[in-house]
Amino acid sequence: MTRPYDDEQPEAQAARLLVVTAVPAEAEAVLRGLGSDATRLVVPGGELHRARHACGVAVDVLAGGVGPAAAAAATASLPWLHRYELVVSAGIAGGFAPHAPIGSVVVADEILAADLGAQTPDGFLDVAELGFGSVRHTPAPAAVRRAAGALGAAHGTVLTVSTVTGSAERAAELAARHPRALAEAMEGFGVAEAAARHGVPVFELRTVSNAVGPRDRSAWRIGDALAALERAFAHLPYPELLQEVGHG
Ligand SMILES: O=C(O)c1cccc(C(=O)CC[C@H]2O[C@@H](n3cnc4c(=O)[nH]cnc43)[C@H](O)[C@@H]2O)c1
Repeated sequence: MTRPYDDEQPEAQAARLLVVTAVPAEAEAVLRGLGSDATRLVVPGGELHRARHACGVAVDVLAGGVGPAAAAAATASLPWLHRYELVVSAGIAGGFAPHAPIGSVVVADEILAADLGAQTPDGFLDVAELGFGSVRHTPAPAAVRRAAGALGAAHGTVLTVSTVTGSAERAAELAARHPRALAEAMEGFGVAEAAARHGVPVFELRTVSNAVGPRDRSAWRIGDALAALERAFAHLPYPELLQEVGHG
C-alpha cells in the first residue's frame, strides 16, 4: 500500500525509530530483518517504509541517497523528524583491518566527519580546529553497549567521508589520525546533523563489505554485508535501545 504523507495521519505519529540507509538495497535488507510487511508512505524525494519488529516497536526505513549531503537532506525533509525517539544511520561500509573484517558488524560510539576541514601546509585541520562547527556526534554510550553486546559487534569510531578511500596511503593516514576508527562510510555524519537539530538521539550501525585501502572492486562482498545488515536488524534489542536513549 502506498500513501501520500500527511502530518495529521495517526501513522505519521506512530513510529518510534527511523532508519536511514543510502540505497534501496540496504533499506530492503533492513526491512527483511524487521520481518513484517511494510506500508509505504510517499515523502519529499522518495518513499518511506513503515514496518513493525516482532517486539512491537514501529520502525520507519528511508533510503536517503549516497553521501552526507543527500543523507542530511533526506533525513531533515521528514516533517515529523522531531517525533522519532531515535534515528539510525545504517548500511554497508569499508572496514579498517584487522579490527573490522568483511561481514562484521560495527556500532559507532563516535560518528566523525573525517574530511570536513582544510588542508594546510602543516596538514589537515578539521572545522573544529579551524574554529567553527564540530566534526563529531556521540551516540548514547549505554545504547551502543547494548546493541554491540546483543549483536556481537565491535564498537568504535565510524568515519564519514565524501570520497571513498582508494589507497593504502590514505587508509594509513586516516588510521593514524583516528586510531579508534573501525569503519568508514558516507552518510552517518549527515544523518546525525539532521537529527541533532531536532534534539533526536542518533546511532550508526554498519556492516562491512570491503576493506578500507587500495581500490579492488573484485574484493567487495556486498551480498555478505547486506545479509549481515538483515541479521543485525532482526536481532537489535529495540526496547532496550529506546530505554537507553531515554524513551523506555
Ligand atoms: O568505487 C569504489 O572503489 C568504491 C569502493 C567502496 C565503495 C564504493 C561505493 O560507491 C559505495 C558507497 C556506499 O557504500 C558505503 N560504503 C561501502 N564501502 C565504503 C567504503 O569503503 N568507504 C566509504 N563508504 C563505503 C557508503 O556509505 C555509501 O553509501 C565505491
